[in-house]
Amino acid sequence: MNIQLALDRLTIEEAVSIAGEVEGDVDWIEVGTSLIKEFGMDSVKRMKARFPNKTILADMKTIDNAKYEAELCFEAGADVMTVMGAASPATIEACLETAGKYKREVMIDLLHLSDSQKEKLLPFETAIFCEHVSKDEQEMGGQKNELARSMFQGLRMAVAGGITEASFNKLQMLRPEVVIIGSAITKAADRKAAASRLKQLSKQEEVK
Ligand SMILES: O=C(CO)[C@H](O)[C@H](O)COP(=O)(O)O
Repeated sequence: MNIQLALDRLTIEEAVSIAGEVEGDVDWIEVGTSLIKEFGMDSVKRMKARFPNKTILADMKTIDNAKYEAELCFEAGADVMTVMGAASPATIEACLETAGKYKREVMIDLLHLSDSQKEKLLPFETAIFCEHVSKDEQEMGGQKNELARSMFQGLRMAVAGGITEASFNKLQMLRPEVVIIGSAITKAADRKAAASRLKQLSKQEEVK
């Protein structure tokens, strides 16, 4: 299981610095959508330059214009890009095809999809499927990701959205390949200690 550190609502310098504080305890580093929107591909380039051995995910949340956006982020050094599950099949296919050319990967964000919409994504089985509770649902609706089952179990899965040390264990029922954690590390009083505890939890789950 990989821990993905999600870096949002920060400057590039702050994001690089936080990633440096916890790099020993995280596996993947996400350049959050907010960084990409505010600073563009420079945020991805600088993260990859500083952490060349980490898997860098560009949280593009692509919904159209797939080939162009996929090339942008893979040329900038991203190892993984995200596409919205709500996008047309043509968009998702173009992301996967472009990722294949670059030998990189695609994560499909399942944000706010119905079960019937999710079902239509099952054939994209080379992608990583991310069960996600949005920032707005967290901040305005008090929700967080506490999912105990998913139709994507058995495929490559990620989980995201307000995950904390307290909710970590429940999500392990899904056997995710990637657990995405933002605020529980970036806003912790002691980030290194928080990341280290989360890493320990992920190791405990692996031996079960
Ligand atoms: O993709 C995101 C927001 O759309 C975040 O990166 C993701 O939700 C993880 O952050 P947090 O743990 O703070 O919810």
